Amino acid sequence: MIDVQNLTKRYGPATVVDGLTFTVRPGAVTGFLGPNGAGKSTTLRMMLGLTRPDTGTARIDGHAYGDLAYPLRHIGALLETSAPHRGLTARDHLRWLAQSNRIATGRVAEVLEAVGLTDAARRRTGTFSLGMGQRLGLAAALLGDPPVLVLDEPVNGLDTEGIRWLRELLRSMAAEGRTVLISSHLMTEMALVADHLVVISRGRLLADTGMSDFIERHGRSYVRVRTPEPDRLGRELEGGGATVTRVPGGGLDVVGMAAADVSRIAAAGGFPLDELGTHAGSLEETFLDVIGEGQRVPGQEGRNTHV
Ligand SMILES: Nc1ncnc2c1ncn2[C@@H]1O[C@H](COP(=O)(O)OP(=O)(O)OP(=O)(O)O)[C@@H](O)[C@H]1O
Repeated sequence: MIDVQNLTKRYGPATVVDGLTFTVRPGAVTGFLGPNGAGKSTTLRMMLGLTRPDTGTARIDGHAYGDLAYPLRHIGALLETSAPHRGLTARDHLRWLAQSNRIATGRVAEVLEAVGLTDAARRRTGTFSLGMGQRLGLAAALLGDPPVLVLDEPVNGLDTEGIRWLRELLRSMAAEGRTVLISSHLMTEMALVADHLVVISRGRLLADTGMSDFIERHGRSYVRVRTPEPDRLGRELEGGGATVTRVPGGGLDVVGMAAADVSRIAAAGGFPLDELGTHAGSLEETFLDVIGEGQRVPGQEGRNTHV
């Protein structure tokens, strides 16, 4: 379990982590979600004793990180800064880590196998792709067989197959009763991996909730209707109390009115319909709504993402 109490960090006049309190429980994958600059990495660094908080505490199964004699046995971490020496082979890098934490070197082969790097064990890490580097970082995090895992943006550099693999790995870690915390700034990635969500923005806690509750509570659904006369139908629907947004190709996105009512109003006005359906708002929009930016993410046009 990770217990964060009233954690605060200031850099000059900026308070980048602002009175954060939350608990990360064992047996689940918890997503630590926030836009770029929200303070996620700083919070993780404070958990790992790499950055000193101004106030508050972060405890790993009841201990401050600095009190752990062999930290890798208690908490495995993948941080953006934890790159290995490029001249070392993957196996030598892990052996060195194992020795410095009094972990049996036999464990090195096990973790290389667990992350799918057995065939690359003797390659220098400088030749690794981003995805392989992420796998090696995960291997290092798993080395001490720790009950707690903290991974900063572990999905970075992984392709779809890699994300699926990571999800299965993290799920199995959680199913074994471990505490798993992973950060990301992308809601869509988080939805693929996490069971629970801790959402922060500007260093403050915005939500601490189950993933499905989060989507249910904050997700918006809308009706997409398409007609040759979108302007006129749009006015009719607005007259009926809906909020209507034009989309390219004669489409209208209708919020605040059920599809059956849209259909009734269209039929009454004699509008031919080329499309009528209910869609869930995209996860990214849901997230942006919650953090209060209320704007679309460029390139995230998939408003009909079903959740
Ligand atoms: N050592 C530092 N000195 C000054 N400011 C810092 C330092 N480290 C982080 N910051 C600032 O603190 C804020 C939070 O940064 P942090 O890296 O924790 O955010 P993040 O949520 O992890 O974002 P990202 O997803 O971009 O990594 C940012 O505005 C960053 O510029």
